[in-house]
Amino acid sequence: MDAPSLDSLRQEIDAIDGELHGLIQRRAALVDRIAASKPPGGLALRPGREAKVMRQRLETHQGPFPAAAVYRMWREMMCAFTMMQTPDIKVAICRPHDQPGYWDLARDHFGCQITFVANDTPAQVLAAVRANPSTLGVVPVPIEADAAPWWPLLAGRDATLPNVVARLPFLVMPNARARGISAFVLARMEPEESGDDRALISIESMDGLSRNRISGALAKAGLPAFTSVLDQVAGGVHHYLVELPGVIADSDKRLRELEIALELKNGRVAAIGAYAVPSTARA
Ligand SMILES: C=C(O[C@@H]1C=C(C(=O)O)C=C[C@H]1O)C(=O)O
Repeated sequence: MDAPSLDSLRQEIDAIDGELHGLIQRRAALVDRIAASKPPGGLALRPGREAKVMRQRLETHQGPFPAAAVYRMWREMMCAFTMMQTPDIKVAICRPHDQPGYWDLARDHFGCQITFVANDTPAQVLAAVRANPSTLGVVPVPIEADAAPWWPLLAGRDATLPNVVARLPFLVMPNARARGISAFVLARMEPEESGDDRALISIESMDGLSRNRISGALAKAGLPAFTSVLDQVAGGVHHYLVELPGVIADSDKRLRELEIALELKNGRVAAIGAYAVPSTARA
């Protein structure tokens, strides 16, 4: 049998493109209906749902087409669908001049359409998010060597304070500038479950707390064992960023029990968000 001609193969591609395009338009019509069920004027972003959609695609992906491309295509679509619902959405990025990778990390996640605004410090990003409920923030994941920890600010009670709602990269991409760095996404919304999450708890204490003391107090409060603890001291106050499996709301009674179990004098415990555990798929 003769091999199919170049023309007929391209006709097949044209037919597939027509189907794909039609499916995207059907997806858009459903997004319109979903938008109608959300509070009007609010941020339409649902990071937990997005993580579930992405995991499903990455887990079922097969064949030579790169998983990184599947990821970028779905991220581009989901961001366009979020923008259809929240047209004034923006992203404030902490992108110091010597660290251009955070910009790439954010583009891989938020696609090419959303307006990005570069900032030099996490404090500036936080201010931009607090000033506008449709502005998301992208800040470096804290490390112990940071000179000035910014995340304890999230533990305040002001209604404009955002939560951590996602961690980037969700899929480690092959691009060079973003290699080896991670960021938190900040948004003025409650974090939501994706089925595999890490909750972030901030503990402020006048005295140093050992890992043993923290783990004993977590058990006493009925909370799961921590997966990591970051310890930073600022102005003589100890700040611990504790990660636990799951999503924990600031109103969760176990946090008050944790405060009691830690016997904090003038200290406090607060939930500052949660993120979907990144995929381990190969890009
Ligand atoms: C469509 C929705 O809105 C947004 C877009 C999503 C998508 O395109 O799949 C998923 C979550 C939201 O960020 C939704 O909430 O389901």
